[in-house]
Amino acid sequence: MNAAATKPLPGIATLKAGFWTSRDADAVTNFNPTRRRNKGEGRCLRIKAMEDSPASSNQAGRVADHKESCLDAVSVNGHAHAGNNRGPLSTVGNSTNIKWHDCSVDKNGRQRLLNQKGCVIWITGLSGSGKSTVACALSQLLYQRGKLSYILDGDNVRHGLNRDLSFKAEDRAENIRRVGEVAKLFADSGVICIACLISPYRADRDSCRAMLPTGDFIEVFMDVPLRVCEARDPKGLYKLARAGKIKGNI
Ligand SMILES: Nc1ncnc2c1ncn2[C@@H]1O[C@H](COP(=O)(O)OS(=O)(=O)O)[C@@H](OP(=O)(O)O)[C@H]1O
Ligand SMILES: Nc1ncnc2c1ncn2[C@@H]1O[C@H](COP(=O)(O)OP(=O)(O)O)[C@@H](O)[C@H]1O
Repeated sequence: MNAAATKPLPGIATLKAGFWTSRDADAVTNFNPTRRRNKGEGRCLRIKAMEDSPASSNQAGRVADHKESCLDAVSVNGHAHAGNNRGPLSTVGNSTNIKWHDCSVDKNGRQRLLNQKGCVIWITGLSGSGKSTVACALSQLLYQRGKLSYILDGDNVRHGLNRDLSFKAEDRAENIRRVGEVAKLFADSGVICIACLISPYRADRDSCRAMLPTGDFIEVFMDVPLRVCEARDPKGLYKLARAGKIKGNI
């Protein structure tokens, strides 16, 4: 780990954690931060701030009930970790009465820890143009250089998060919006996020660019002629399209 990574971040004191079971009559007094979790004890994590604890003290938080088979308590020093949760409630889309919560561990801290800059590399192009191949090659290269990246491949994301979306224009827009939002979170975490989607509409790609600080969204166009992609046709999609069995950009 690099030197910057070991520097304490503002507002962070030492955390203590320990395990105990509900068999302990008074789990809090039996709290032992150095004890290892015994075989068979659960993994339930309970973190409770002691509202009245002085900011500098490091005590186990009081656990309100002991129903869990295992409790792991962490003392949270006063308000040191509370972050900034002040400000008015907002309405965003259909979400009402929500509030942004900042944390003292921020993007800069995470970037220092990883010794890299979080960003989004967005690869666009026809099906078969080589987006996934380039994404993998780039990820491998970065890995060899000790840089952490993560690929959001359109094909893969449609296996889970976006499985409810089709290939009609509005679903494609939603597909790209969601991937753009996830990519933004990855970049914020300090990771180099490589998104590879057909993303045929400039407006959708521009919306994703607008989610990030200037320069943090790098667009790569796989400039491969249709005839080359069609000749490759590794999934047989062009054949299906020519036969009129699938519609839209592929
Ligand atoms: N009808 C139709 N049109 C286009 N693409 C189709 C279709 N049906 C399935 N596929 C496969 O879906 C893969 C992922 O597409 P994307 O999510 O990248 O498309 S988009 O950005 O929403 O336009 C895309 O992956 P790639 O071939 O890697 O580009 C296709 O294999
Ligand atoms: N630079 C390249 N030259 C020749 N073939 C390639 C190249 N890049 C990718 N391919 C091949 O083209 C096909 C499609 O590549 P792929 O990365 O899956 O494209 P996409 O993700 O854009 O659909 C694969 O069979 C792959 O091996």
